[in-house]
Amino acid sequence: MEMEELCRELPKIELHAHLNGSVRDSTLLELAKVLGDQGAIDFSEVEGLIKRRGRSLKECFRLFDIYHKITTDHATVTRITQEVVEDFAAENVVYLELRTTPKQNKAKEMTKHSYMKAVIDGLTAVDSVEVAFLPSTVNARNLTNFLPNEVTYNQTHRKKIFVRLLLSIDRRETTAAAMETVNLALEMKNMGVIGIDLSGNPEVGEWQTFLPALQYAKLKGLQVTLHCGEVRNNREIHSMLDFYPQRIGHACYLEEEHWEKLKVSKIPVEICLTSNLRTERITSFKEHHFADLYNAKHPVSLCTDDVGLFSTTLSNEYYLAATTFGFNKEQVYHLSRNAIEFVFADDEVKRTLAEIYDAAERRFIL
Ligand SMILES: CNc1ncnc2c1ncn2[C@@H]1O[C@H](COP(=O)(O)O)[C@@H](O)[C@H]1O
Ligand SMILES: [Zn+2]
Repeated sequence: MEMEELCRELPKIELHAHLNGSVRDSTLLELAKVLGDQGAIDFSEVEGLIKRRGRSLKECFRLFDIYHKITTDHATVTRITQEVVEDFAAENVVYLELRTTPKQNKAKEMTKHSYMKAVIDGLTAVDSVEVAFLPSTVNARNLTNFLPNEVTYNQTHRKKIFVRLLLSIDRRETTAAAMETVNLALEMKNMGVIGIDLSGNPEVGEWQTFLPALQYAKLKGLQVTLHCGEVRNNREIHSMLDFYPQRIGHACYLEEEHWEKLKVSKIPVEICLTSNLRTERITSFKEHHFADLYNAKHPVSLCTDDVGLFSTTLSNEYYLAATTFGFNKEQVYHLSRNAIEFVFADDEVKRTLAEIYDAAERRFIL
């Protein structure tokens, strides 16, 4: 089996994917066309931005504001969630942690809660694969208030993907808004919400603003992952590592003292190769800090960040790593498998994932 095929066929675990960054371009364009015809947006301008390949970090956040105008109504949130899960499953992602920022929008009668209800509706709407998003301890029959009646968790022979949700705090938010998101996550623990992410434009907001909500999340048993070191900000990086989150994403601009601290802490790092290149955090894959972390046997996991925005796939990220760093099949298999240890789901899910990888081992590396 050639490396490219192996990377596609291999079971994979995705730990860092933003819902709105993972929307298919075709869906965005279709939705933008409808809004353009209604006169709500200038379609040709939006089309130009979506099709253009330049993506500095600043441009990404301008684009997200446009994406949110296009996607933020209940029916569309449901649709994009369904499509994103289907796309990941189609490339053999067997466990997906999908993160999204609960949004309120008075004009659309949307609250953070109803936004999340629309996301859950998207998970239950997936038909091409079986989506397992409830914690092992929860019986789907007890959730009839939330789930459509036709959802049953019977034994089927369809392909299966585990999905867990992380609620993102946007760095533009206030402490109160961040706290609201954490409370919503706690309320939705039985519905597949498993943790909290801190994301958004890294040039915006202060660590101290989010800290109370993040501390509260941790205290209440939610898992926390932080976008850390996407820009140079020594004080914030230091405070984030002191906070000791369960994982961090990116880690591009760490100073020597931070590397030492990180390596001692063994906090797993979500690595987003294409995202970091396209947003000009690095100038070539070869110089990416992934290599140093990997060689130091630090816990790492390859992730996509935003498959739509950066035109990538998780299979492609594995292929890039394999070809850039000269990995053989066994190394690629273990890189993927090792992510089991860093998933936020419970031990029963981890055991099932281990079985999936055991079954795949013969096929991929023998
Ligand atoms: C490129 N690197 C990045 N750095 C920081 N935050 C990012 C990001 N990529 C995405 N997001 C965060 O995810 C949101 C989109 O998905 P949701 O609306 O939540 O589903 C963006 O608005 C931003 O807050
Ligand atoms: Zn991210």
